[in-house]
Amino acid sequence: MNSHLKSRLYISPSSPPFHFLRAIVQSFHLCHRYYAAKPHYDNDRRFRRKEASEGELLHLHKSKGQHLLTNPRILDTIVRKSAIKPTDTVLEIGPGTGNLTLRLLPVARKVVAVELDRRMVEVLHKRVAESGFQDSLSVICQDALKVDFPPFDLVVANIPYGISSPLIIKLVYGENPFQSATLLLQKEFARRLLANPGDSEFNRLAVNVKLVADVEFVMDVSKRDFHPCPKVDSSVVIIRPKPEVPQVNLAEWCSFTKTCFGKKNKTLGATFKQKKKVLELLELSTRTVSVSRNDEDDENDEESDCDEEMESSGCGSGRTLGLFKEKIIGVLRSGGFEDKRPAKMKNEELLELLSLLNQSGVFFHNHANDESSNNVALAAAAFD
Ligand SMILES: C[S@@+](CC[C@H](N)C(=O)[O-])C[C@H]1O[C@@H](n2cnc3c(N)ncnc32)[C@H](O)[C@@H]1O
Repeated sequence: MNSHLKSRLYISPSSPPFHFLRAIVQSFHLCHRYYAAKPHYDNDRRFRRKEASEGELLHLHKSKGQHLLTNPRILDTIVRKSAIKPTDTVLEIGPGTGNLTLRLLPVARKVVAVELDRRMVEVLHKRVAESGFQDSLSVICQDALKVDFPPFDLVVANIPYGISSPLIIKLVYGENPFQSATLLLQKEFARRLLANPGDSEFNRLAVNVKLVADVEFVMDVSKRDFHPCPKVDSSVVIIRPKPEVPQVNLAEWCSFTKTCFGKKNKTLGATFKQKKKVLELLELSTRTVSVSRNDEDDENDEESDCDEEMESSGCGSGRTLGLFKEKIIGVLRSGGFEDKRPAKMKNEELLELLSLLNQSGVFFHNHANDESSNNVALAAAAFD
């Protein structure tokens, strides 16, 4: 090789091209180490395609909320924020093709997945078997709103948005004690759940959930992180049941908040002066008082006593109705509630008002069927 050519090929360690080459080699090593430690980040786009492709074989039903979460970073963050311990049983509602399930299985003792769609369950079983975690998964192929959940420690789920309200009520008012529920929800729905008294989004759902649980915002998730892309953005929240819940009959509470938030910007005075509402409460209250009195009487006479009570109270007669309305307004005035708007009231104030009304014999729920129903059924009925 002639000296001229040699000098063109040889790159001195101090020359700029040498630094350039060394930088390339170093970044290659760094990238290699990073990707080796996090194999599923090997290529976001390629990975998203893989996660989505599991669903591409199936026709995905929008009516069943079948939008698969395909962004590995979001999936990993959800699992990390859920703080799952190796001893925990995780309940996953709507596992779909398993994008989240495959990340839950390595960190939990067990995953119980409740999925409505048999086709999804088949894909889920196949993928989990390939990952070798099949012994840690149990699948219930049923409607999550209809099935009794087995015991669990945590909920982690990208749920179908159409069942958000009843599912959350089922969880927080249910019999299963649990530590937390990390849920991916429609963004607007999550904002309402996170709202506080005085916020424009504050509503009955937030009031009822806040009675028994705290809600924490985790992050927003773009609609582009799903396959197929939905019309709305999403948010992740964590719901944690409160260690102590106020002493209140939950069915009575839910029916009371249904009345108060029927028109949430009306004053309580205006709400409780409506003739139709007063009549409804008079009937419910008469029944409830009758039932509690009859509890002390002979069971055989119960029905006739109740009917007599309704008749003797003249339920619906103008005078009785007027007196009952005065009683309600009297309670509102004496407690300073008449001009308040429920959307600006804290739960403590609402609880105080309910207690004052109940003490005066004003009830919001027909307690006659309480013994045959559980909290969830009673609360769900109040949500209809
Ligand atoms: C939003 S997708 C989530 C899929 C998966 N977790 C993911 O993140 O890719 C919701 C899943 O819930 C299922 N599903 C819909 N309604 C359901 C119900 N009532 N009970 C149980 N699963 C339901 C759907 O079939 C679907 O697989």
